[in-house]
Amino acid sequence: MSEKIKVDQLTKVFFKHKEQVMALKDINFSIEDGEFICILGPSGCGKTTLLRILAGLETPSSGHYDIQAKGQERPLQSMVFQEQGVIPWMTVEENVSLGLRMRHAPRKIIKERTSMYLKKVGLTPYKDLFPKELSGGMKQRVSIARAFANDPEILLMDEPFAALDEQNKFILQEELLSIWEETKKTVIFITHSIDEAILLSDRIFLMTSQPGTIKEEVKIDLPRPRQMKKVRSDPKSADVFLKIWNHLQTEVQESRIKHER
Ligand SMILES: Nc1ncnc2c1ncn2[C@@H]1O[C@H](COP(=O)(O)OP(=O)(O)OP(=O)(O)O)[C@@H](O)[C@H]1O
Repeated sequence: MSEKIKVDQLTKVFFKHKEQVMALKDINFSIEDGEFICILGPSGCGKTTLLRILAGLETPSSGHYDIQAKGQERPLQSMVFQEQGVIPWMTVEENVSLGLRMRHAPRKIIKERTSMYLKKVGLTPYKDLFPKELSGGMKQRVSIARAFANDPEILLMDEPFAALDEQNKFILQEELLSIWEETKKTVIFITHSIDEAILLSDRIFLMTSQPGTIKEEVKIDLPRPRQMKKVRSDPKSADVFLKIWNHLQTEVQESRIKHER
């Protein structure tokens, strides 16, 4: 495997009402091509800021990052958000093909790739509907299909399932895993759910409360392909769950103490 993302001494300081907020401090990591990484940490520790920097939406205050590109014609990254990722005046099909159309991909490729991903997420019968006619789960399927159809070098996902009910969440998590197994894209996925992180990840990056640093990387050695049922009943995952739970408890408490000072 080759290195896909390298982050070196990344720091981000925001200025808020003349005060400095250090959101990220000395972040360092390396991610291999095709790895699935989840980032877990207390609220406000800088997870979204880190993702926004990697998406090119925010500039680091110091340090740098590098994303290895394989082909010049592919976008560097696609992002999937928690909500509002779909464009209301476009049909499901137009939403999924948006990235490909914007970069003027050949018509045949647009057609093939769009219909392949519509099929993978079970949306072919709904391709002519508009987002307002879809459930929350269906909208997130549209966002995921669009991100993969776009064929980016890396995928950045910011709590994409946080607003869904449990049942829909489980179904979408397994659908995402199945598409990822086929495409082997490099994914960075932010979540607040320990179960979700254990199900999806090759490694989990645990962040500290503000300023956000990466305190530990936890390797998830469970066999793939994974299903929630099997993962939950594996004693190894119970141990990992407790370890991460304890980390988060400590960080949340520390964050409270810092804010009370
Ligand atoms: N544009 C901005 N201007 C000023 N401060 C900001 C800005 N964006 C983020 N911050 C601050 O940086 C810190 C990290 O925010 P960020 O949204 O990255 O955290 P997070 O870990 O994603 O939080 P959550 O889990 O609640 O979504 C917070 O203190 C936030 O208030």
